[in-house]
Amino acid sequence: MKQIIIATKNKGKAKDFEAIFEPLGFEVLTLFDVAPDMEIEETGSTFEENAVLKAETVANRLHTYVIADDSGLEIDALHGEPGVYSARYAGDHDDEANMDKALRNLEGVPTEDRTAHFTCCLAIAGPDVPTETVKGTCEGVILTERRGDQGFGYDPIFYVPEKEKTMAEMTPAEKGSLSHRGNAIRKLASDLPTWLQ
Ligand SMILES: O=c1nc[nH]c2c1ncn2[C@H]1C[C@H](O)[C@@H](COP(=O)(O)OP(=O)(O)OP(=O)(O)O)O1
Ligand SMILES: [Mg+2]
Repeated sequence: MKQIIIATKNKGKAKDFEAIFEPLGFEVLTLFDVAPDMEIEETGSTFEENAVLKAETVANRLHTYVIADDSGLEIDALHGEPGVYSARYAGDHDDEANMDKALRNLEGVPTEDRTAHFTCCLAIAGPDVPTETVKGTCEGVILTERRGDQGFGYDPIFYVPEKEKTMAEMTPAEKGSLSHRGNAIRKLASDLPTWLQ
């Protein structure tokens, strides 16, 4: 089976990638499989900078093609917060604390003003090729309480009006069909043959 390396330690993200890549015949490997000791500090100030940093750091170590994903939630009423700091908004990678902080900061904000979007920037790096990036987004509304138990991160409070579901109420395949990550992967797909040998 063809393999694809995602430079991530987020198991929820890895599941999102599997939902899209496995039907295409790829096995998804993560940092847990290929370089479990690696901890990459996200020093960039944009999704793009952090995605490039993660992809190039791992590609340079492994001498092979690698995809990295830097993503986050931007809430309009909070002027784009938590944005690039989504994973460290309240506690470091504490999804529950991060959602609680977003809900607290939105207390009293009416539904029509609770609009938000997810952004996913993917970077592909590899030997002898310039690093490429693509971006995907997904529009939604932040609920006042959690719904659903699938997915990861802010999924339980991110409601997608067209589906009348939060992302945590969708199967991985359904989420992939409309998510920021799915949209970014679909943009990337046209480049697959060139960087996948
Ligand atoms: O589909 C999503 N559904 C819900 N939440 C999401 C999603 N996509 C990103 N997010 C949130 C989770 C985390 O708070 C931050 C990503 O941070 P980000 O640094 O890109 O990922 P991470 O540190 O968890 O894993 P890693 O850097 O090893 O890939 O945005
Ligand atoms: Mg991270």
